[in-house]
Amino acid sequence: MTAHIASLPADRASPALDTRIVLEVEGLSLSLRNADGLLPIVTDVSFAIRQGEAVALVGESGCGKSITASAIMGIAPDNAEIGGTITLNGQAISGLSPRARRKLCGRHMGFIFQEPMTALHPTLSIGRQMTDTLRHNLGLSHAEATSRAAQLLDRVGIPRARDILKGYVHELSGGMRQRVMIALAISCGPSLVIADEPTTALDVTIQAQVLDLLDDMRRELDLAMLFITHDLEVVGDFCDRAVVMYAGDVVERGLSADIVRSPAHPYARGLIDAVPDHDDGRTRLTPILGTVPPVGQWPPGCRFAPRCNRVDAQCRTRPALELHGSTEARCWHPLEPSA
Ligand SMILES: Nc1ncnc2c1ncn2[C@@H]1O[C@H](COP(=O)(O)OP(=O)(O)OP(=O)(O)O)[C@@H](O)[C@H]1O
Repeated sequence: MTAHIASLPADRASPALDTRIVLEVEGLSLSLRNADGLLPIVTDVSFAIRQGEAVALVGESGCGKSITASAIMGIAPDNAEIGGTITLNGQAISGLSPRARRKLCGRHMGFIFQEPMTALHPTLSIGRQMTDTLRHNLGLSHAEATSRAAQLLDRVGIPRARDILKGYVHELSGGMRQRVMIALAISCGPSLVIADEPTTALDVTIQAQVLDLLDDMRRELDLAMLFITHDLEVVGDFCDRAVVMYAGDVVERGLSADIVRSPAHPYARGLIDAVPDHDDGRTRLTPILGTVPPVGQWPPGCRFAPRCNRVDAQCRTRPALELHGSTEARCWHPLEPSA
């Protein structure tokens, strides 16, 4: 997990394409209704995640990663209007009633959020939160749920599991809290885990441990994992495939190894150049100039055009997501594949 993006592990380059699709997102759009009408937040997002595969949703802050995840999880804001289809294990979940959706997602999806202090209940013991989840979703008895909760804490590397079950989230360190979140996320045997910036709030050394644990869980339990991040280094080290988002749009999609080594979209190139490269002695990063346009102020055509050094008149028209080299990119002037 500590490998730099320039030295990707070989097995990251070849995710099994014969395994079944767990999550399929097809033409997802999300707009928020306000007093002035509908405000588009994400448009035409499509990707799939297979069993045992980690897919990164990557982009700068405000690109629409979290709200895309919230639409998948069924927790989008009340004023959201959502289009497209979301399919989990072959069942279209986007059309289900909120109750049916909650039941299905509680059993088959696990969630890990950036800040466990807000995701976990402050005044319920850790044991109570875990056993409630297990009893509600799996119908276990109190004794069975307690025993399973202790096994899960043990499995995610929490010592003295039985004592910790009696404690509260504020008594734990940041890394331990995130381990509890991981134990909860895998507790009901989900097929999909969604991790939204799970290490952003942690110290660097603890980040690596938590990423290693997530990677172990994914392999051991054959989980499909959606990993939301703004960090291309994490994408290269941890994920089989990547979906790069910019201003609510998918701008590049493909194998992480291919995108990190030879991106086709200038935005993906910019994200990579913004990572300091210690291997070749380039410790200074090159930031992408400008900022992501706020929702409601996207330019017509290519949304990255105002920040792009390859821009010309053609970029006033919206490009399609098309195959360029080994990845798909939404760009009129994609970068040449590097040797
Ligand atoms: N409830 C909401 N009401 C209005 N705008 C919203 C709401 N939720 C998200 N947005 C806007 O939608 C856009 C996408 O937000 P989102 O949180 O999905 O971005 P992100 O890529 O996950 O960023 P970050 O990494 O900072 O979480 C942002 O411009 C955000 O301000």
